[in-house]
Amino acid sequence: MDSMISTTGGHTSSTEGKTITCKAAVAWEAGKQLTLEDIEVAPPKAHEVRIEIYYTGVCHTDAYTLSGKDPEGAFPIVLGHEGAGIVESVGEGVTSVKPGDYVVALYTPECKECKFCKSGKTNLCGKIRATQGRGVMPDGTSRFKCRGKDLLHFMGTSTFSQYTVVADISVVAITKDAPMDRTCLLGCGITTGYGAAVETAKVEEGSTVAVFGAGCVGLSVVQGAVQRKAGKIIVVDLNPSKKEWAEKFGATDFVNPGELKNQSIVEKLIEMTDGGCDYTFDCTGNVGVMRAALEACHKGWGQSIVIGVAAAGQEISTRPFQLVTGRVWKGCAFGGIKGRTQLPDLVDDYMKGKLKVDEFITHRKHLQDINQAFDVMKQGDCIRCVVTMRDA
Ligand SMILES: NC(=O)C1=CN([C@@H]2O[C@H](COP(=O)(O)OP(=O)(O)OC[C@H]3O[C@@H](n4cnc5c(N)ncnc54)[C@H](OP(=O)(O)O)[C@@H]3O)[C@@H](O)[C@H]2O)C=CC1
Ligand SMILES: N[C@@H](CCC(=O)N[C@@H](CSC=O)C(=O)NCC(=O)O)C(=O)O
Ligand SMILES: [Zn+2]
Ligand SMILES: [Zn+2]
Repeated sequence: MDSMISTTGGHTSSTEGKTITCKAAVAWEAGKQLTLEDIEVAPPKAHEVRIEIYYTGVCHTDAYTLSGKDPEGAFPIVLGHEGAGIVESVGEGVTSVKPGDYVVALYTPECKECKFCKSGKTNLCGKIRATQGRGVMPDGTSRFKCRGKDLLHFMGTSTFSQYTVVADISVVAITKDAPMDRTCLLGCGITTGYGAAVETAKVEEGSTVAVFGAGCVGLSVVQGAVQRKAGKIIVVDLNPSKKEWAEKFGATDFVNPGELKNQSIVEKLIEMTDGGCDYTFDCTGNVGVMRAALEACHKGWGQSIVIGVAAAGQEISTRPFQLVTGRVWKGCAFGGIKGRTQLPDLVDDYMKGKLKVDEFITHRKHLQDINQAFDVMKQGDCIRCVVTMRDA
């Protein structure tokens, strides 16, 4: 049996091979607040990595699973999937990272060997998706224990713990020069929106783009569309305070559908773009918005990218004629970005000032106040809240 030690932080080899007791925010039940607990984190097994998490973002997908609307959501669980930290120890056979490496956890893993990874058509990796969806490590067991019970893992990352264990294909090393309190956001929101524009849609110079929802994901789509030199970037949001945010990230226009008189948002966008947009993006998770985004696309070639996550039981619909007449409906996870291959370059872009990251951080909290991070996320003035996992 592993010996038990306590730690207050700092990665040292003294913890290698031992169970670590640390603080984590545990979701015991759907719809309830997280509870700060002492949990036991077992050492990494073969092809696993134990990471000391320094910072984590809180994403709407964490709130979605906590709400009980996620068909894959099960409890008790350690949520969180937007984390950066330092490798504490690695299991047998791990060659891609080593103790001391600065890393970002990847909820979209990249094994580079499976049918998906080798297809050249997607960033989805099939290697551990089944166990990840069941909240366990690839061998079918958990590395987390609390009050004598196993806790489930989340999205293969579980970053709401001071230490977590992930598969070696679910982590990427990045430059040590990059501040982890910002790079954590490249673990989901920013990469998702930016990648959706530059990698999935491959927005072209001069094209017309509409982005529904100006949260972290939508503003990141705007950033990607600016990078691809789109001609018109229209942000659509019901919250009037998002106009300023949209402009800050380079949007050319802002439309509040709630302020339209005798005109639907689809009609408005078609009018503004001489027949429809070349690219639209749903960054709300609202299936009605997804339909509007598709129908606001230009006949013959317009593409609509679904990014938002809709609750269990929700379905999208449109007249098939919309597709018969050449509009394309597609979607992506993590923006279509392959984490191990492409994330280090995104971090470098950030370090060179070519990718905005700091600008998304509106709030900061400490682990013991993580429930406040969920509260502020629901307020219109929060783009991203970063949680510090270690005591000051
Ligand atoms: N596919 C993927 O890989 C990923 C998907 N996601 C999903 O993407 C979505 C967006 O995430 P995030 O940016 O963090 O979320 P936010 O809630 O921060 O942003 C969504 C924005 O959409 C606005 N909005 C809500 N309803 C409408 C509407 N009917 N019309 C126009 N705007 C609307 C919201 O306004 P208000 O502030 O007033 O509510 C808010 O400004 C979520 O569903 C999330 O789960 C996130 C990461 C990765
Ligand atoms: N479990 C959910 C699926 C939610 C979902 O679509 N997740 C996205 C990432 S959202 C990040 O914030 C994703 O990666 N999807 C691909 C995947 O393989 O899960 C449900 O069943 O609704
Ligand atoms: Zn997310
Ligand atoms: Zn793979």
